[in-house]
Amino acid sequence: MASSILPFTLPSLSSFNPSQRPNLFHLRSAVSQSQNFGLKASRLLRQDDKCLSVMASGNLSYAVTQEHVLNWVKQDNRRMLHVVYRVGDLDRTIRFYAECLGMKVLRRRDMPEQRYTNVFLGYGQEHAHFVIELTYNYGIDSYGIGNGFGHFGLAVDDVSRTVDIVRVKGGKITREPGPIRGRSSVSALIEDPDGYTFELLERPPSPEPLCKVMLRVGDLNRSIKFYEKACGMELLYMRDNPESKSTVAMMGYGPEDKNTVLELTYNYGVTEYDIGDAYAQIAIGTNDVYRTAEAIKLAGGKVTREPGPVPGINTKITACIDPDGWKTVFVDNVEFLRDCSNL
Ligand SMILES: C[C@@H](O)C(=O)SC[C@H](NC(=O)CC[C@H](N)C(=O)O)C(=O)NCC(=O)O
Ligand SMILES: [Zn+2]
Repeated sequence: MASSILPFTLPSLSSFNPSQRPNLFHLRSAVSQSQNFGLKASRLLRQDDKCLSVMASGNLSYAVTQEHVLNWVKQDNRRMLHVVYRVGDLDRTIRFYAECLGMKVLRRRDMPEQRYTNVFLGYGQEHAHFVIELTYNYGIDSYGIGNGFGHFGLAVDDVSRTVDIVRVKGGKITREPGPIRGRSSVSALIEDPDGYTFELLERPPSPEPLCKVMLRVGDLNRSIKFYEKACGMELLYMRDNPESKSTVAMMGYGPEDKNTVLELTYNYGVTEYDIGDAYAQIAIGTNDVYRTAEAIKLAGGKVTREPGPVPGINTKITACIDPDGWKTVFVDNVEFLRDCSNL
């Protein structure tokens, strides 16, 4: 049976009549008020029928807080900035990406005190394009990729030609070029020197050749809710693939023909994965890391790094993990632009 696009069936974020809302108050005072009541706001928000249950308990202010936070997240200036992962030999990876995949080095950041180096690579400048941020930790030459990480999607104009180059350069081809299930377009899978998979997708020239990050998750609806509510992403579409016994949800901050997207894959019956220690995170721009962290907590998400400057860089970030343990970092938009223009 061919794959099919599923309708959106998730519950709406708010289920009470907006005309009943009292005046909105500032998010931070709302959060501290929720703490004064001796209740964890995040606990309340984990329920699908949260607003109604909050109203039933007579605590309308919680519902207003949640509404206010979710509205702010939706209006925030968000974009997927880069994907971060660890490699054992920077020069080896840079050479492979440049020679086989045509990427350019955009920026390098040496952090001797913190004992790591970052190299940014991609197809366009960082202020406007999604790029790769490689991390090399001094003295560590290999990592475990696990079985939860899927692949990075890369749009190329000729998959077979790219595969030939990868082969000539000694790269590994894990799926030869061929049509994608039920469609006419061609794809292939290759592995980089550290074992990260790239899915090559034959597409006309695209504004974002680095077009997706695919991660496996144990409960698709739970993950969709997390990325919608805690991260403010949109569910672009879902597709069920009965032949491969899997369903994917495409999520992001805009349509996939113009924006890099997060592809979440659920394999029927598989509820847990080893997420390894090689893949690190996706970084997302925000206008306010403090509000972002508050919003994540109010949505029931787990903040793993409280908002504040990164040691040695001074750019403000905050970080959270999703229900499967995948990390997302939010980066202050203004400071990010300063970093990537001060090469
Ligand atoms: C500003 C933001 O976009 C960054 O990239 S900060 C860089 C920082 N990277 C590291 O700390 C790499 C070394 C570390 N030992 C590792 O292997 O990950 C980073 O991404 N920080 C995010 C965080 O949550 O600390
Ligand atoms: Zn980063």
